[in-house]
Amino acid sequence: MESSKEFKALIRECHKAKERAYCPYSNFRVGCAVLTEDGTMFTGCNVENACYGLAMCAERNAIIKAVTEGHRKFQAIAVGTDIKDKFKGPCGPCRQFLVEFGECDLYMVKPDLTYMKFPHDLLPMGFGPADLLAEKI
Ligand SMILES: O=c1ccn([C@H]2C[C@H](O)[C@@H](CO)O2)c(=O)[nH]1
Repeated sequence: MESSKEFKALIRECHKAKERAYCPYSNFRVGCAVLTEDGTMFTGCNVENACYGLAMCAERNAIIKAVTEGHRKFQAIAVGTDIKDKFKGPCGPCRQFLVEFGECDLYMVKPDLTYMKFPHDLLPMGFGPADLLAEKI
């Protein structure tokens, strides 16, 4: 996967998406690129608002675009910030969003375009679709 043309494009597109972040309040740019099962790519950036609580993360914007266009299965997702080394990964709500669409490879992209793979257990003991199907009283 990591040596494929598609993967290289994923890293590049994630970086480019970060350039489009609208974050005048936090000045914290985030970009995301999602590679779907069939090789289609979607990107997202964070979009903030004067009403601060309305800020929407890059990851959720990218996933919402993919799902809206009919893609629910992902091969890989890349998330990039301007942090040099210590970006610990997506925020809680974005982890919940990612869990909804199943396991896929997640990469953190540094400003110099180097990347690292994220551990698979994004949301230990997380609530997911299966919980809604569990036997109830
Ligand atoms: O995983 C994350 C964490 C934060 N942000 C955005 C939200 C806000 O615009 C800014 C600062 O929290 O970064 C993301 O896009 N993704």
